[in-house]
Amino acid sequence: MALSGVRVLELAGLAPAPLCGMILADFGAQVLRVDRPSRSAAALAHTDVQARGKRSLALDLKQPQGAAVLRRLCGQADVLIEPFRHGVMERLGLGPEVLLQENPRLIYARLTGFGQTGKYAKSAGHDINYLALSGVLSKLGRKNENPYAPVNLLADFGGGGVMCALGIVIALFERARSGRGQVIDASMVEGVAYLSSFLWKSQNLGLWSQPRGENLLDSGAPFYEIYRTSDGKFMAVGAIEPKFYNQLIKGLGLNLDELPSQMSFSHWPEMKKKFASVFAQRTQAEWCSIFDDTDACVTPVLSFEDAALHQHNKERNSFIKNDEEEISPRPAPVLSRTPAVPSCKRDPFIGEHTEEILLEFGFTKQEIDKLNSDKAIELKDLKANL
Ligand SMILES: C[C@H](CCC[C@@H](C)[C@H]1CC[C@H]2[C@@H]3[C@H](O)C[C@@H]4C[C@H](O)CC[C@]4(C)[C@H]3C[C@H](O)[C@]12C)C(=O)SCCNC(=O)CCNC(=O)[C@H](O)C(C)(C)COP(=O)(O)OP(=O)(O)OC[C@H]1O[C@@H](n2cnc3c(N)ncnc32)[C@H](O)[C@@H]1OP(=O)(O)O
Repeated sequence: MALSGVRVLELAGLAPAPLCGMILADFGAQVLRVDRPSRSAAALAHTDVQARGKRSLALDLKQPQGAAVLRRLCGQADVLIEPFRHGVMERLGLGPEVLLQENPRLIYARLTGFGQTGKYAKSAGHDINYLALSGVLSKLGRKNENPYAPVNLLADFGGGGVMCALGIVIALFERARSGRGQVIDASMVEGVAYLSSFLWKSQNLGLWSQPRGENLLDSGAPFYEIYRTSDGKFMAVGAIEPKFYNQLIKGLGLNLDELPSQMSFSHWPEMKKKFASVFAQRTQAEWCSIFDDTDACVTPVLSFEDAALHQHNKERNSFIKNDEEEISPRPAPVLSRTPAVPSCKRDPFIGEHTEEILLEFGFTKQEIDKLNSDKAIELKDLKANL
């Protein structure tokens, strides 16, 4: 796989860093998640659902011995992903100046909401806050409604986890030339703002001249909208270009000559009502049979269950099943020679691999026993807990 041989230490975090680590693991990196010891059976009930292909090491970084273990691991690692607010790693004596001095090849990825500097660098926040500060949230939502945050997809995952993974891969690529690591300041505010470059850079095209929810791509246009079908399901319509719009009109059984022109803004609300009443007359399956195999850009809005079963997605194996029959999306994109090979195994329990990882990194059995008796690490006896 493309990233095989790359050793990644991922300090356990909430949502973006786990995705970042999972992407690297899917594409072949050896990802070791550093968890906080919990000293209870509840540790087995982990909440990281993006742990595919990772192993877990439970290490108390608040103890000097625990922090020293991480320093030693970083000495042999390629990448460290840390998901804490600015200042946390420094307080632990694990800031980039320390770790990069010990291993100048280390790529030290800092995945935060607000970045390492600036007024909010030390503030708590979540996806919705980062999205808001990036300016993007102000663009999302329907006419006359408050802005709408579309789950925590945009900042946490698009601007956070994915952007950080991209930064790491770029830094690895550069390191192959220079031999040197570097610090990645991956702020989700900036990541999601960057992701929205099209929105920023198209401001003067007239695409966004109307208030929120009244523009071409933000649910203002009748031909870029979601419509309810007679069985309570939905169809997504994205017929922007006139040649595709014509096919939409034909499929709806309407006559182009009797309608206002596609780009007549003032007619859009009325046209939406017309389209809505037509879509409401047939079931989703009926609309699919009309629009499948056309270029009308009309597709069903599928539930997760239906998405996994849809013919197109099945033909491409777009969803996979692990050993526990859990279905999830296949890693994307698909590389022709070195595609991702996602692990089929269940996610690791916290501390499940503490001992084997430490042994791999050259710790002796005696050192491990001492760390364990000092409670700087946690060794999980699975048999005792299951
Ligand atoms: C919208 C999303 C978040 C969605 C996540 C939800 C899905 C989950 C959130 C809560 C979960 C529920 C909850 O846990 C309760 C149940 C638990 C049960 O087991 C399962 C069900 C639950 C209901 C559970 C269900 C779900 O999992 C949840 C609902 C996001 O936006 S995520 C993005 C968040 N932002 C960032 O990641 C940006 C960077 N990070 C930060 O800004 C902060 O970390 C953050 C997120 C604001 C949290 O701040 P916090 O004060 O908690 O942490 P930090 O300031 O970063 O400091 C970390 C401290 O921890 C110490 N530490 C870390 N590792 C170790 C270690 N190995 N050993 C020892 N100590 C460690 C570190 O030293 C820091 O200590 P200090 O503060 O003393 O310096």
